[in-house]
Order: sequence, then C-alpha cells, then structure tokens
Amino acid sequence: MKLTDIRRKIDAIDDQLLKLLNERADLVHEVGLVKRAEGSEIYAPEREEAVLRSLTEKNAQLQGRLPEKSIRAIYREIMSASLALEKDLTIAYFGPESTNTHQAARSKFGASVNYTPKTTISDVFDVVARGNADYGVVPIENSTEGAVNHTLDVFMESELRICAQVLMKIENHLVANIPREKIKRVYSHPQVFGQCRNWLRQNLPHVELIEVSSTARAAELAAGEADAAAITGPMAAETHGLQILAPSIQDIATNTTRFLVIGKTPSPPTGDDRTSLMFCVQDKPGALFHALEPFNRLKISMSKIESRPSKRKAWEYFFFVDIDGHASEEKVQQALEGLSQHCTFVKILGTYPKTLPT
Ligand SMILES: O=C(O)C(=O)C[C@]1(C(=O)O)C=C[C@@H](O)C=C1
Repeated sequence: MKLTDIRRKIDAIDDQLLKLLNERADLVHEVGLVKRAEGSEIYAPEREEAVLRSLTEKNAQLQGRLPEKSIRAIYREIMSASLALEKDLTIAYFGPESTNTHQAARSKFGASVNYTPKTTISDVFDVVARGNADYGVVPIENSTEGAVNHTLDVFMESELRICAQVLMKIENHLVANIPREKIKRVYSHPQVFGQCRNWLRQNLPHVELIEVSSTARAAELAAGEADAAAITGPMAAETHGLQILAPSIQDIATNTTRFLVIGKTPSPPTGDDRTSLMFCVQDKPGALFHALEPFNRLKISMSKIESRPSKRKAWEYFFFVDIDGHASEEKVQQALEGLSQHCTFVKILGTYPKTLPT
C-alpha cells in the first residue's frame, strides 16, 4: 500500500476515535453530575485501576500490537481529560517542578489537571487538609535508600488518608553542559547520591559532591556553572537544558521509589489492594511479636515495617506496616482486631489499589 493510502486509513480511524472519545466524555460528564449530587470523590483510583487492568488483559487476549505500557499511558491521558471535565482539579506535590515527585504526580494524574509544587512534605499535607488542593503526592520509600522519614512523621499528625500509590523506576543521570573531564563538582539530593554511591566512587572519585534540597535545584545550579554537573532525572535535565553525560548511573538497576497519593477518603476495594497502618504497641515484653501474630495466623502478607520515634516519650516507637488486602475485608478486619489488643493505638493510614511500576 502507498503511504498516502495508509495515511488516509489512519485519518478515517482517527475520525472514529475522536467521535468515540467525545461520546466517552459525554458519559464522564454525566458521571461528574452523579458524583456531585452524591457528594462522592471525583478521583476514583479503584475504578481507574479496574479499567486499566481490564483493558491490558483484553489487549493481551487480542494479542494487540500495543504494549501494556502504551495502553496504560494512553488511558492515563484519557482519564486525566475526564478528571478535568468533572472538576478543575489541583494536585499538590513535593516540589520544586521537574523533580521525581513531579514526574510521579504526572504519571498518576496526566497532563489535563493543575499542579502546584510545595516546598515541604508538610505543606503538601497542609494544602490538601485545608482544601486548597484536591490531592497531594509525596515520596514514601526508595528501594535502595529506604523510608522517607519526613513523610512517616507527618502522618503521625495528619488525618489525611492514602488513596493511591505510584511505583516509579528512578533513572538517575549524570547531566551537564561540559565534558566529563571538566567536572569539579556534582550537585544532587542526598537520597540520589545514596543511590549512585558505587558508580560515583568508581567513575568520579575526585570530584566534590554537594548535597542540595532537590534534583531540580541541582540541575539549576549545574546549568549556571562552568565546572559543575548534577545527578537528576530526565525531567529536570530537560527543563534546565542539560545533556546526559552518563545515563542510568544508579547502582541498582531496579531502583524504584514509591509515592503516595493523599486525600480525604480511602479508596474502595479492587480485589488486589494494600493497606497501610500505623500503631504503637503496649510497653510489655513480646508486645510487638503478639501484635503481629494475627497477620501470620490469617496468612496476610506484610510487605513492610518501619519504626519511628513517637516524639511523645523517649524510646517509644510508632510502627508503620503495609499489608496485603483491603481494610473492608473480613480477614483484614479480624487481624486488625487482634493487633489492637496489644496496642495503645492503631490508625489506618489508607487502603488503596496495588499498582505496577511505571
Ligand atoms: O468512573 C468514574 O468514576 C469516572 O469519573 C470516569 C473515569 C474514566 O475516565 O474512566 C475518570 C476519572 C476517575 O478517576 C475514574 C474513571
């Protein structure tokens, strides 16, 4: 077939797609009216995940040419447009612009909603709690460097809930506008230096490493200096016009960060969910062991445990635990009941769909 003929066929399909997308948008508008009348949440992470899971399964059965990643990306933007039709939605994220958290927020909510960067993690919680933003996005843990303690600490005082998560593979690039031999200084965030420790030791042993507040700030500084480089993600490098001198220099190739979407309401079940809890055990021998025993007995998988000083009393700790299952499930409720018998308090931080890394 000739190029012009193939393109004519593509045009005809695009006309149909456009018509169908607008028909979908009309239905979304109706959904928006129903939600408004019922006073329910505009963002429905459980529905989005169900739509994505069903479409990727159907695509695999059809043996469609499009890979799962592309189906997810296309539908991410379709649903972003839907969200914007239902409400002029604002997402606050731990900024500044072009950081990994910004990218994580974009990968969850798409290009059609509004974003507002905040300078601290507490500020993100604060604007969402006050209703000046609809949802917030904050980092919670990295597969190489561990927990983001500040986020755990803010949860101790917040009434907000986790309503979704984003798992994002983190690519750290060495970026600059000078050749590698001229680099005297490298800027980055301390967590990112931690993720690239071995590479830096082997490849740039004599340069000065300067910790700054974000990868975006690192890119900004490197762009303005004649002998400096930065380690950043692709978004910050692009924003500040920096070239990638060495791509993906993280020591562990699968380096992934988990981000949380925080809002006022937990998400309904999807059949494959996760629940995050925070609790404080009684001051008795074996209290933690007994508190966790119901998870073992009921065969509930626990994917994470962290502890943080309670800041109320010396040597008292809050534990943060993630378990498989939704808080509304009978089995999970039984386990929580058992747990609470050994605790001075238990709080469910959120119950939300499991997701694949983006
Ligand atoms: O089904 C809904 O609740 C919708 O608002 C529609 C829709 C969609 O486009 O499919 C859009 C946004 C929601 O987060 C989930 C799904």
